[in-house]
Amino acid sequence: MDSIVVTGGAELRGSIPIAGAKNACLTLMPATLLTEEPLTLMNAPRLSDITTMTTLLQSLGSEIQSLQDGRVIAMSSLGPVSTHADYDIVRKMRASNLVLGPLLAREGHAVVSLPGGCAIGARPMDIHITALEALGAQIELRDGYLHAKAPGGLKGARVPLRFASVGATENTLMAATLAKGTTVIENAAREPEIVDLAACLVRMGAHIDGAGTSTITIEGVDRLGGATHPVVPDRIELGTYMLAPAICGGEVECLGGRRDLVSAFCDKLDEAGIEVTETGRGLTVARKNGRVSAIDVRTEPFPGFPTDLQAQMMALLCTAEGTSHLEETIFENRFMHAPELLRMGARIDVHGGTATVTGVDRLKGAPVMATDLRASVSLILAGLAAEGETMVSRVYHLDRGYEHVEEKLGAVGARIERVAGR
Ligand SMILES: CC(=O)N[C@H]1[C@@H](OP(=O)(O)OP(=O)(O)OC[C@H]2O[C@@H](n3ccc(=O)[nH]c3=O)[C@H](O)[C@@H]2O)O[C@H](CO)[C@@H](O)[C@@H]1O
Ligand SMILES: C=C(OP(=O)(O)O)C(=O)O
Repeated sequence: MDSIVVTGGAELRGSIPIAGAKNACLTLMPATLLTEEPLTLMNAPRLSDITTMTTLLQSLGSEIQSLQDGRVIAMSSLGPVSTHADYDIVRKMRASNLVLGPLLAREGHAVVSLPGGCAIGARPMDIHITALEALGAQIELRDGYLHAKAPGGLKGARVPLRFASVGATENTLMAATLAKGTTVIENAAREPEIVDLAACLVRMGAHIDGAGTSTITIEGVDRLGGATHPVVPDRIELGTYMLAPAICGGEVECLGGRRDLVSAFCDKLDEAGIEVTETGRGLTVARKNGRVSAIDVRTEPFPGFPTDLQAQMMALLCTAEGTSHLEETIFENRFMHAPELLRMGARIDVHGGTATVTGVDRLKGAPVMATDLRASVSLILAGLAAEGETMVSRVYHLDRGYEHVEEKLGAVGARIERVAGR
């Protein structure tokens, strides 16, 4: 098991390229199940989660080639397509549940393991199930698997979601492209990953209107074709690297970064005293002057502040002037980085869904343990600002969502290395 060792104190200068979005790519890949023709994704990120999705799709009968060192994923699901998504693969990654909608739409039946919970909280699927049932599916839970069928095929319907779930919107959107008639998803999620999925489905021949708003209308078609689609930039990788110069000082340009992907986050950076400038190539970030100010943050569905940037923001606020409050409203157990940050000298009190962070002058390096993906990178960010050495162990979580983190941060002057087997 690898560790990342960070020696704090260096100012960061230079540029960091932003990869395609993990959370977009993981929903675009299952779209291959909707067509017999090739679907090619450009600008794919090179991550272990992408490997897991590749394994799952291969187990369902898709052919998948990783080209250009993983930057391009060429997929084909000519058939026969298996409709059984096994627990052994699904349990490794929540996004595996995104094969349910496409399999049901294509084959009229599917057996997909429930993902279960994960470190950050429960990952229920009741909203997915209610939405697919509205399209005519019959779904039962047996032996930990969702057994879904639509004997007469899926039929377009009005689908109100009780919460704007990203995964449920994605599953419903994919299923509805091949349903008979018109589907209207109400209270749909508005995340950029939904907009990207809809753009890809439209390239494949789907009729979709309103992606990016709370009401998405889909006219079902008889068949979808192939397409080549560039994956949207990763707004969470972007936000993470934007925080690096905010924490360490210096100036970093995030190449390919777009303000519209992270506007609520940029507003919070501005409030904390961090300047974000659009450059034409991306976003440049630097402190306006001196020490960062404390701010209050509440995670919300897009366009609000993303839950996936809460841990990294906490790392910044550990050395801000004053007391900040971070309220986590999406996942019930997403403060596991707090006890690790305490080991580095941070002052954090967690009560229920709120963390109160009182800034200290300087964090101190320490051995810490990564508990989940975004917690891992928050510890690296904290280590970059800390005095001395920080060793972050269990970085396999990190490799799910950040490609070559040590190379990207090393290129802008961070003292960071990967140590094998510690
Ligand atoms: C709204 C939100 O921030 N969603 C994030 C969530 O998407 P993901 O699709 O994993 O999660 P959802 O958006 O579905 O879930 C958000 C909330 O809804 C609840 N829920 C979800 C589905 C369901 O059927 N029943 C139910 O109760 C979940 O427990 C959670 O509290 O994690 C992804 C990976 O970190 C992020 O990219 C998404 O931005
Ligand atoms: C928690 C995340 O991913 P997943 O939903 O796949 O667990 C994430 O991207 O931060």
